[in-house]
Amino acid sequence: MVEMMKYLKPYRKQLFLVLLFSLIAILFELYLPTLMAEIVDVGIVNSDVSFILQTGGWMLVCSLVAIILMVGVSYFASKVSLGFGRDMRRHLFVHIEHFSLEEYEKFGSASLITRTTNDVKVVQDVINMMQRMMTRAPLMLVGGVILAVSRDRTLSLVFLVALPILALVIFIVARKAIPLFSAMQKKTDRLTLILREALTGVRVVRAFNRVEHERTRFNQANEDFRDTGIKVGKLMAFMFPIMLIIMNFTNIAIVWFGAIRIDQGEMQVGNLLAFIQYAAMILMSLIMLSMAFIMIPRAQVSAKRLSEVLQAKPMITDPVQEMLPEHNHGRIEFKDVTFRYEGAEKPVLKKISFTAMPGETTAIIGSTGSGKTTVLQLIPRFYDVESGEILIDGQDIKNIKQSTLRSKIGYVPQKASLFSGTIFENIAFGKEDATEEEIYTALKTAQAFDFVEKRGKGIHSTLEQAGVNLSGGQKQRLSIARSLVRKPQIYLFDDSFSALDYKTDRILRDALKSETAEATLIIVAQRVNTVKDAEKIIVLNEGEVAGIGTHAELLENNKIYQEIVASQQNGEVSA
Ligand SMILES: Nc1ncnc2c1ncn2[C@@H]1O[C@H](COP(=O)(O)OP(=O)(O)OP(=O)(O)O)[C@@H](O)[C@H]1O
Repeated sequence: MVEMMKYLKPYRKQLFLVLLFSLIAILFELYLPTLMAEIVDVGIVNSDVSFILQTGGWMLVCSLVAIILMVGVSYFASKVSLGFGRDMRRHLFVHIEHFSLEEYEKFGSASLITRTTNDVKVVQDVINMMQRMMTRAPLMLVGGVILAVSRDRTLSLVFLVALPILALVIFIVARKAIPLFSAMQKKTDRLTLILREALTGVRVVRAFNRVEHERTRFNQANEDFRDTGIKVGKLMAFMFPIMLIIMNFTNIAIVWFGAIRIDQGEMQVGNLLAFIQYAAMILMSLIMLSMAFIMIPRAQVSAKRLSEVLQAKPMITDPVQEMLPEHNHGRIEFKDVTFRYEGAEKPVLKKISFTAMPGETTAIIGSTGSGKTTVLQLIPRFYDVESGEILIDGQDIKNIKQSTLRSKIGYVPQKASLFSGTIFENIAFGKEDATEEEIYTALKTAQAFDFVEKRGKGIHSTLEQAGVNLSGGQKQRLSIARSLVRKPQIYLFDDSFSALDYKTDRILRDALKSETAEATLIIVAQRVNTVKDAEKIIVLNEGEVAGIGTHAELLENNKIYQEIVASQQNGEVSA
């Protein structure tokens, strides 16, 4: 939580005003019982109506000033806490954007969403409450104690019994509540995760008639969350009556012993009334502090979750001194590259070496799970190699800034990922200042022009969230157009033609050839038809290179390639 305080720095002015207003308001509030005591002990005892009216008037003024100041406190406290929430969400978002895929996978997107929304809200609410209570309560406590003791030292001994009991109750409740708050945040994560999976996988859930199953899974998580919430609620429900009982017994004791002292002539009635009010203030301030002490651990759990994200250092960083390649052709070389995913026992790629030349198509083929996607993902440094090197035009990619490196690459992922907005905006994602002309050229090469034109507003038609109003093949073609528009030196196609029919696949690859004549193309594919015209085909098998050559060469001397061809041989593939 202390770490969160540094994010309050921009709000120093408002925080000072909260403190100042609280202090002045408390002074006025603390003065009220004294005025009331005077009304009783002086005004009523002497039947002095004008004194009563005058002092009553002052009481009214004091109350009004205190109210106005407290409104000011609420206003500035809200400004600070809401501002903190906004800043924190922004910090998190910017920081998360710099994460490498390993950090994303470590936290999980559901948890990152909960942290950026729910956890920030918890801390934000506590900051709001702390400003109102944590400034008000200690001032009220100290002021109340000083004034109560100055009214009657002997009667103040009552507090020596009441306060330790109150402290004990707060301690017991806090000890039980803190682990529950921590559990609640974890359960919020789980709820978000299940909800996200059920919503994004809605088609699969329906197709497999698993609606009931998903409902049960969600209900369990939901009920689990509710049960923990009820446990917290029970604790709170237990705490408040106990506190009220302690308050009331304290009042009874004060009235009891106060009456005895009045009887003995050691105290005046007005003094006792003022004392009762100061006692109420002391106990109220303690309750406020206890609330804060119970809420703070909850916020601490959330604050810890936020710091975990903020302190997570991206594994992939830019070099201190960028070293650019001497040439700018886009030649890619893998030298003995070994790679293993975080926490995995075995490496998924073992001593991979190959070169992809500019002006050529290098295809990677292999069974599922052989590591094809992983090879592609190493080139834009989504992950870093464990050993070996990846060179672009002779320069290790670790020596090139990530932004420079990625600006050379047009990446088309396995699963087309589009954004809500127009088709134009989606394609221009690849090149911010793309003209309509460039967009049309890219769409034509990607064989997407016809279906885009058929949509009501052409390139200005809107795509729904993640492109749900498109077919798989249409999404793939837009995704290809997005990479084409930036005219990069290197194209990485990760099984990007899999959703296309053979004819479109063929036409698209022909169009690509003339459009990307100078570029380095690396194509991952499952179909032999897609790769057979490539200048170089790399056969991957269980993370190792099982052969490199042209279609004809491999067909002649590579057993694994022969098996792949044989498994797909139904008249479509020919040597
Ligand atoms: N993010 C990840 N974390 C841990 N292991 C992973 C991750 N992604 C892939 N793997 C593992 O690495 C291996 C290679 O996966 P990869 O996706 O590169 O294979 P692929 O050849 O592209 O498969 P496919 O043709 O099915 O797409 C697989 O065994 C997979 O389980």
